[in-house]
Amino acid sequence: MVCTGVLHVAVVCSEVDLAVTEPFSLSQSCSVLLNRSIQENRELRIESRIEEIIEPLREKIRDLEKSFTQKYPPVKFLSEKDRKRILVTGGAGFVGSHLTDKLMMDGHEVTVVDNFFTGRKRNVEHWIGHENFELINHDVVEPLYIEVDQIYHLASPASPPNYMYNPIKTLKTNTIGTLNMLGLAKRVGARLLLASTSEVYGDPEVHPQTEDYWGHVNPIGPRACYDEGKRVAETMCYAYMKQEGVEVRVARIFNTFGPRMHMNDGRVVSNFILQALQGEPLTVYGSGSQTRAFQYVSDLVNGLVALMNSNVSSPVNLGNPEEHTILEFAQLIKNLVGDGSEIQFLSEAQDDPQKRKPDIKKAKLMLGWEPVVPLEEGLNKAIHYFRKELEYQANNQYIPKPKPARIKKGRTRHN
Ligand SMILES: O=C(O)[C@H]1O[C@H](OP(=O)(O)OP(=O)(O)OC[C@H]2O[C@@H](n3ccc(=O)[nH]c3=O)[C@H](O)[C@@H]2O)[C@H](O)[C@@H](O)[C@@H]1O
Repeated sequence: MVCTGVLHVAVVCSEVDLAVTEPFSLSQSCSVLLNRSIQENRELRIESRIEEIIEPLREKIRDLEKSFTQKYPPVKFLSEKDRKRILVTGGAGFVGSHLTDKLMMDGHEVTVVDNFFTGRKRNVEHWIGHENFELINHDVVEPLYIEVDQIYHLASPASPPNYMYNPIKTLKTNTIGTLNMLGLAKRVGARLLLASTSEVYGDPEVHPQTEDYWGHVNPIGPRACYDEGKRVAETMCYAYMKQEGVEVRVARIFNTFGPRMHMNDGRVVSNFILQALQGEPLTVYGSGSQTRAFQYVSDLVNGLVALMNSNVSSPVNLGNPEEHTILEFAQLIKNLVGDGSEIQFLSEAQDDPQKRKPDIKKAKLMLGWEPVVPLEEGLNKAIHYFRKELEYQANNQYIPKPKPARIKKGRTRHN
């Protein structure tokens, strides 16, 4: 081995520029070259070893990249002219995330803004990394500076226990938050759609509720933070439209249900389904004779998009006019889940609207929209979702309990 090395070095030595070796002797030069040669060999071996280790990792990264691009739901291609930059505030929430799905699948660029008070990253995680999608952790109470063509302004807690939990925050979100989004719409020339609510009609004296009814709201009751917050948000929209020429759309959304409602949402559909699935009593507040009409979330999402892209700037009701008492509703869910849960009557919630049902003539006529998902079909989808969620939560050692619509005593957190 040594001999071969020396021979090799000798050959190399004979080719060495004498200027380099001076003033060393030939044997000194050869030993330097021998060391260099050994070092080069070692480096070569290390490099090829590293290559051996890295290649399978590169292979894995290529596979992962492939699986990442395959995991997204199919997205339509839209030309530059048709593709819009769309902001969805509250886009990680129940309705917002379904709306985001539709807009993404239609081929638009969607920016979701959420403060994750009631929204969850899980609701939109299937889009994270997609080139048309962006998720920003931001509270609309702070100004936002981005470039967009359309704004769906959904950000606000929407279930009574949630909005009553922190009424000041609910008011700030619906007032300051809406002002900020209207300011953004004005600056960048975007059209804004406000997610308003049937709660602007309060405990209605007109039935079913038409858009020209002014409502019956208690301005100092426990629901006022939300009802009055949304009423003033509508007022702001029309002030910006008249004074600044901002294009606005106002959707008055009636009771909506479906997958991705929060397990602790506290609204009647999630409460009853969770209770039935866990064999617990279904909690009916009051006598259960109060009525509601429930629409499935995909119907609502189609209505929101139709309204945004219409030329209707006055408020439009979006809801399913099929009306039921809450007691009928409890019985229906009990039957669909197929469990022996009892019905438990609890005290009535304060200022609870006694009847509610949308008049949707305007939406039918001006948007060509009406709900198409039958109640039972929608409920079965929601039941399936909550069943899966319970399994998921059980695997994570956490069984959520439905939250009662009670106001917290004492001071609440103010943001
Ligand atoms: O979707 C709407 O139009 C509005 O309805 C809701 O308000 P509410 O209709 O009172 O919604 P729920 O909390 O689901 O209550 C519906 C009815 O079921 C009753 N309920 C609720 C929960 C429960 O466990 N048991 C029960 O009997 C309530 O007292 C109420 O009469 C929310 O205020 C808003 O998010 C929304 O804008």
